[in-house]
Amino acid sequence: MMAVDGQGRLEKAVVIALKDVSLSYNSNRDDNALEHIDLTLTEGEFVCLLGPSGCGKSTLLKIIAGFISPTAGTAVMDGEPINGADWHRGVVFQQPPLYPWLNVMENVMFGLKMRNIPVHESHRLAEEYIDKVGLREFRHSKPYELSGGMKQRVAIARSLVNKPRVLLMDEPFGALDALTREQMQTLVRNIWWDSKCTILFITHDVDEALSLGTRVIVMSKRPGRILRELNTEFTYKISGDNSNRTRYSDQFLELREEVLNLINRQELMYQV
Ligand SMILES: Nc1ncnc2c1ncn2[C@@H]1O[C@H](COP(=O)(O)OP(=O)(O)OP(=O)(O)O)[C@@H](O)[C@H]1O
Repeated sequence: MMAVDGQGRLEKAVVIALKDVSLSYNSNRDDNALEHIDLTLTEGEFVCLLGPSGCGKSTLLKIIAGFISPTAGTAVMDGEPINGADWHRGVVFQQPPLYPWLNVMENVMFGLKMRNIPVHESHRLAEEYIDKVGLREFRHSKPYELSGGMKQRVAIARSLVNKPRVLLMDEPFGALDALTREQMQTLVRNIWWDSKCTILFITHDVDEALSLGTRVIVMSKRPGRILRELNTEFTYKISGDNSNRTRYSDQFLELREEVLNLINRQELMYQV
C-alpha cells in the first residue's frame, strides 16, 4: 500500500523492513556477525550492498531470504514476519545451483512444478523467461554445455519465472569475466526495469554497485553495521548511454572514490 508523506507526495510501499536486527552464529551474543541493522527496501528499488569481506552481507541476505532468523530484532515482508524461504523472494547466488541432469527448460520449470503450476502454464512461462535472458537456442541444453554467464542467465530466469516481488542476488557476477559481467549487468538492469521488482544485490565491486543501484549501502567490518547510504541515479543514465560517459563523469568518479575510501578504511581496521 502507498502512503503519503508530510508534503503530500506518494511514498513507495515498504516491502522489506529489518528493525534493529543482530545475528550471532553461536550462543555468544558478544560475537555478532551483524549488529543493529535497520533497513527498509521499498517497491521497485535496486539496492546494492558493499562492505569488506566477512562483514555480514550474505548473512543479511539470508535473513531476508528467510534461510536464517535474526538473534535479535525483526525482519518482515509486507508487514508479516519472514519465516523460512518463499518464492516471493527469489535468490541468485554466485555459483548457480542448477540441477545437472535437467536441461535449461526443466531447470527453469522446476520451481513451478513444486508449486503445482499446470504443465502447459509453466512451459509457457519458462519459454517467456528463457527468451528474456537470451537463451532460446539453448533451452534443451544441459548445464555442462553452458558457459558461466549462460548458467547465471538460467539461474536468473529460474528465479524470475516465479515473478518474485524481491530478487536477492549474492555476488551473482563475481565469477564472470569482465565482458560477460558487463553484459549481465545490462541484462539485470533491463529485467529490473521491466519487472519493477525490488532488488538487493551484493557485490565487492564499487563500479558495479554505482552502475546498478538506486541506493548503495556500505557496511562496516564485522560486526556488520550500516555505515553509509547513498542515493544514486547513474543506473538510469547508463541504460540510455552506450558510450560509458556516465561511468567517467566527475560525479561518478567522486562518489566511487568516497565509497572506496570508506571500504578501504574498514579493510585496514580489519587487519589491525
Ligand atoms: N554458518 C556460519 N557459521 C559460523 N559463522 C559464519 C557462518 N556463516 C558466516 N559466518 C561468519 O559470519 C561473518 C559474516 O559472514 P558473511 O558470509 O555474511 O560475510 P560477507 O560479507 O558476505 O563475506 P564475503 O564478502 O567474504 O562473502 C564472517 O565472519 C563469517 O565467517
